[in-house]
Amino acid sequence: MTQTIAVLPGDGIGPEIIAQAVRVLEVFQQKGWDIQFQYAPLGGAAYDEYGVPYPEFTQNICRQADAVLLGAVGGPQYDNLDRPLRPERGLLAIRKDLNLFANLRPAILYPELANASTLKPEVVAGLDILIVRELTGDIYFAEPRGISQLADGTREGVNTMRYHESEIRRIGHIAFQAAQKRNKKLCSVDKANVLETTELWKQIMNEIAADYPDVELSHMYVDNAAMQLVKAPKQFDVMVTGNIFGDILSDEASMLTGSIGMLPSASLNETGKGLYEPSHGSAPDIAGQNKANPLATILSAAMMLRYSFNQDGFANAIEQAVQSVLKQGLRTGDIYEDGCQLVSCSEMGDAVVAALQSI
Ligand SMILES: NC(=O)c1ccc[n+]([C@@H]2O[C@H](COP(=O)([O-])OP(=O)(O)OC[C@H]3O[C@@H](n4cnc5c(N)ncnc54)[C@H](O)[C@@H]3O)[C@@H](O)[C@H]2O)c1
Ligand SMILES: CC(C)[C@H](C(=O)O)[C@@H](O)C(=O)O
Ligand SMILES: [Mg+2]
Repeated sequence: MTQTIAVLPGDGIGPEIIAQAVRVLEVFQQKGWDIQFQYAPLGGAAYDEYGVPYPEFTQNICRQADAVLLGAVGGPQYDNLDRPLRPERGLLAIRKDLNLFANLRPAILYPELANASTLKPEVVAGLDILIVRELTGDIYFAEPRGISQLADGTREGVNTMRYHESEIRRIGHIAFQAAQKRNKKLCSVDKANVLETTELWKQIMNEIAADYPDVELSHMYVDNAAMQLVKAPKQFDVMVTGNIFGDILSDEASMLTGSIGMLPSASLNETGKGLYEPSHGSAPDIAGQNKANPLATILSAAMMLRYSFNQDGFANAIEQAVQSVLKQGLRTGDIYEDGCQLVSCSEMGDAVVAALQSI
């Protein structure tokens, strides 16, 4: 039976990087994988076409698809819209709609990029961290939220940090199971010294630990974790944390791998359905210039093959192809170093496709 991938290019560099990831997936289609692509707008592109950032058209396509591939959303031209109409709300809405509570962000250093990392090569050599970020709760979603006018004429902004224990428990199990398949070390990141939501987080992680005696659980405050990530990142195997802390720590971790343009992600629900997107944004500063690094999106497509389609062989082939183009010395601007060949977004796509065809 034909399987379907919903493709949401989004805004800014989104269409440029998505085009390269789709070309990579088409290599498997040409080899006989029965897959079709259905395009739909999300974010600013959807607002332009439908007046809302997650229109029904897109909802229907994404709900029916076997997996969703997303570029990025947002851009300065949308920053003055009413908040519910902004592109980023479209992203939050699709995550909630598809119940994508488990966000996996692997920060892996390709040895070829050791000098592109912001840390010394000896501190990052062999780096392989998995950040498990809770994605449908926390201060991102809880009510009340808003900016209100007070009786004295001044304004107040409100967001609410809230976690129900069931939300913590389900992401905790995902993280422990991921750690079981890796090096059996899980660090839960919280701010339990100040925030009650994360005190509960810590309690639940300790409770779940009893089900995973083979995994060593540790706890770390988020401020220390941010520091430890740039001091000695290889102490971490799997990190599990809430929505807002995970957002920030994953951007930080990306630089250890050379660039935010290298960090893929998978956002999963309980059925294995997933949305796959690079961790970075729409990069308005380089949009439309064919300069963006498409590798995070291509590696997100590899995660899609692994998690939504059980095609580990295809996924491994993409990762090998990425490594081979890096070995050839090809670099987009964000990972460029002396002695390498500067390539555009589409040239990087060409090279990955060519490498894949020869595997
Ligand atoms: N998942 C998403 O769709 C997502 C994620 C983050 C930010 N955003 C949105 O994107 C817009 C821009 O946000 P921002 O500037 O804070 O973050 P950003 O990640 O878009 O860009 C930050 C910096 O990283 C660079 N960069 C990002 N991706 C790159 C790539 N693939 N190749 C080379 N360089 C890359 C950009 O040029 C910029 O200098 C905002 O509207 C924001 O809300 C969307
Ligand atoms: C654009 C924004 C809503 C989003 C987030 O904060 O989750 C982004 O930063 C990300 O990391 O995917
Ligand atoms: Mg982010």
